[in-house]
Amino acid sequence: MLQQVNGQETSPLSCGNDPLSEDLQVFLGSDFQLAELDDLTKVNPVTPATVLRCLQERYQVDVFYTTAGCTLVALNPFKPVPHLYCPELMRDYHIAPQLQKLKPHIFTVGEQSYRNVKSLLEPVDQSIIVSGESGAGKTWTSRCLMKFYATVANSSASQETHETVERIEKRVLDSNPVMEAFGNACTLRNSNSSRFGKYIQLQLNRAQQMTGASVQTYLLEKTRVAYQAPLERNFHIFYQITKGASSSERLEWHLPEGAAFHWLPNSDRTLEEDCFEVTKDAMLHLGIDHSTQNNIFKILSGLLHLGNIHFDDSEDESQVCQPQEDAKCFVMTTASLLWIPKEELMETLRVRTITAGKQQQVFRKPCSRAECETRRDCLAKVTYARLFDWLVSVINGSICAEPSTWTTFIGLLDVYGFECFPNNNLEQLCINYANEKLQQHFVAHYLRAQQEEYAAEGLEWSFISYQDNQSCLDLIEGSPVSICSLINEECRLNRPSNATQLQTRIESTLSSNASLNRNKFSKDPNFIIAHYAGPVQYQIEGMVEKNKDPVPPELTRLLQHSQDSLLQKLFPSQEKEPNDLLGQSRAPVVTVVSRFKSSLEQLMQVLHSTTPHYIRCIKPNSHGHAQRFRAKEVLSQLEACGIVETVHISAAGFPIRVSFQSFLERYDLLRKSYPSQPRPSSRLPSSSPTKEHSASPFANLSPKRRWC
Ligand SMILES: Nc1ncnc2c1ncn2[C@@H]1O[C@H](COP(=O)(O)OP(=O)(O)OP(=O)(O)O)[C@@H](O)[C@H]1O
Repeated sequence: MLQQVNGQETSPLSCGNDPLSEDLQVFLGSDFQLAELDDLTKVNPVTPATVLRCLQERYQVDVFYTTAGCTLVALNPFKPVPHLYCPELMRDYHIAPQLQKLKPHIFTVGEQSYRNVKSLLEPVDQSIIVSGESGAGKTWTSRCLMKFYATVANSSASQETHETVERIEKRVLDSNPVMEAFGNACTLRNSNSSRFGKYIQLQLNRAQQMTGASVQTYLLEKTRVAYQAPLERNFHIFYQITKGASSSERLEWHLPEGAAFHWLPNSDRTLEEDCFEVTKDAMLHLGIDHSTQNNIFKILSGLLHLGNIHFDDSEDESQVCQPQEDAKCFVMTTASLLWIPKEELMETLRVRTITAGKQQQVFRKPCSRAECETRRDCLAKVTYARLFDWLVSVINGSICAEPSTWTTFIGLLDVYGFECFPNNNLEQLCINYANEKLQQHFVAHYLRAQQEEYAAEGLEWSFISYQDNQSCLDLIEGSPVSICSLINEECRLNRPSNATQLQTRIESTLSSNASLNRNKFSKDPNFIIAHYAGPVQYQIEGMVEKNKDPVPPELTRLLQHSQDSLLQKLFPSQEKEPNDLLGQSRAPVVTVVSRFKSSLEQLMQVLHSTTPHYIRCIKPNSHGHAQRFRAKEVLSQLEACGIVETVHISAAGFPIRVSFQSFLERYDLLRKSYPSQPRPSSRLPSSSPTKEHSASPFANLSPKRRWC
């Protein structure tokens, strides 16, 4: 049970009635000022309890960043701390002769990556992988790092270049409010939650100035357009247009003040994200002119009206469903805003066409009320998803530099953290799959590679075990059979999906994998995956359908018939119909999972070609309150990202790894004063680990003497 001490909730590991664990007692008995321990590798002994206690003490005195070996732990302050992110501080980090001497900060990671690019050591391109739960501070961190680069990557430029670089940076920074307006929403866990993943590459020229950027997005949660969980909201942009439109815009977009929209819940709640002017200005800077903006907002308003179209049940199966009495005007407005014929809109929503037989005869079948509403939702989802993708491509067109003008990049990865809800389905499977891949990258890059390097160099080292997630990944994506392949196969077979049958197939085919389990007490078909961050139970019902993500061809055709110039771009008339999902083509079935898997593989390839840096964002409490540290919640996040193992390996190993090149440059003067000292063997690789203070023959010299 958590206890409250001076407003702080203390750890269950250290609270009143329980005796303190022995390691914690030893730790607390030492002379350390816990809050001053900038690096968790100095915690002794390294246990979950001691690491947790150290972070807690630091949080209490408003210290939010702590180094953990190769990782930076970032605790969310949940309050403004302007002095921590001011340009002066950015400059201090940028010009610091010895970066590691400054307090841990995201700017340390930012600057180190920047210096790595400058030093041209392979791999020159850098990636900063920002991870953590929803609301932990990933987007905030990425935004701050972009500002950091915008400030420092321009500081040494001449006046003329300065202006050009500034213009580019402004556009790169302006991509944030636009992407957040269209891709973020208020959820139970975060009022500005990114509902998509993104990898942004900041492109640098030979002089390390930012010349442009590019954005890659992953898995937008498009279902949110037509369904918002209780107490959650739709994407911010919908609230921005309904709250911020001028009176003439209201007339044009049919958005009278106070109008009620079914897909706009909780609009009485005003957030700082409801800033229409900021979004419009940013769009303008990105080259989206007023007329195109007007087009976009008209379509969005059309979707809001579409959401108000509800149907009555039909009298019998041969009759089409009629729109409810008060929905008739919404049919008119939707048709006019999307610039499509009203009759065609109604026909498409209410009638399914079936092509069958050798003659490819077309049959018309009236849809049930539920089917009509599914088609309505599908129309909204497909339109919004294409609009979002189009926006991303316009942003890229505006911020991307000519390939000849940049040579290196620093990538910022901000992806949704590990998710485990009472009900988990395909979305969570994809998100947790991405997190497993990133964890594997971390394990391979750091936990395994570092220990293997020690062994290869013959250093005295006893292997520290860590949790390898390969078997879990085999279960999800392995070959020849895996959960993904089995779900995809169900889509390919194009038969009515049966969740119980799929459960049996998963169990019988993959039972040898220790990461697979099932909740035998649940009456719903399910499977459990033992993820590195904990077990997650997935419901199978609905998974295959979600994976197919079918868009009835009539819906696409309807949008292709629109007279609206933007909708014509989003749904070009020459586009092929996705009939492979209908089993009429031999082409491989493109499912949500297969698309996600291939974009993830591309991402991993890029990450593998860069030098990675890790920032683990931690949420001190789930309510977003400042100055509240809930030990149990923090502990589970630390466990989920393997922080203690990382610290363990770093503490036992060589926390500072200096290349021989920079070691020689740094200590060359002293070598001359101590000619008898042995020289490092040139056979050793250039990035061999060096335990700086113990390995250096000059370890005990003060910094001043070291350099004089
Ligand atoms: N360094 C910080 N200083 C002050 N407040 C912060 C900081 N980091 C995060 N916050 C606060 O926490 C909130 C949540 O942060 P953020 O949106 O970055 O989380 P996230 O990890 O990106 O979540 P999601 O996965 O849901 O998108 C922010 O809106 C902000 O109020």
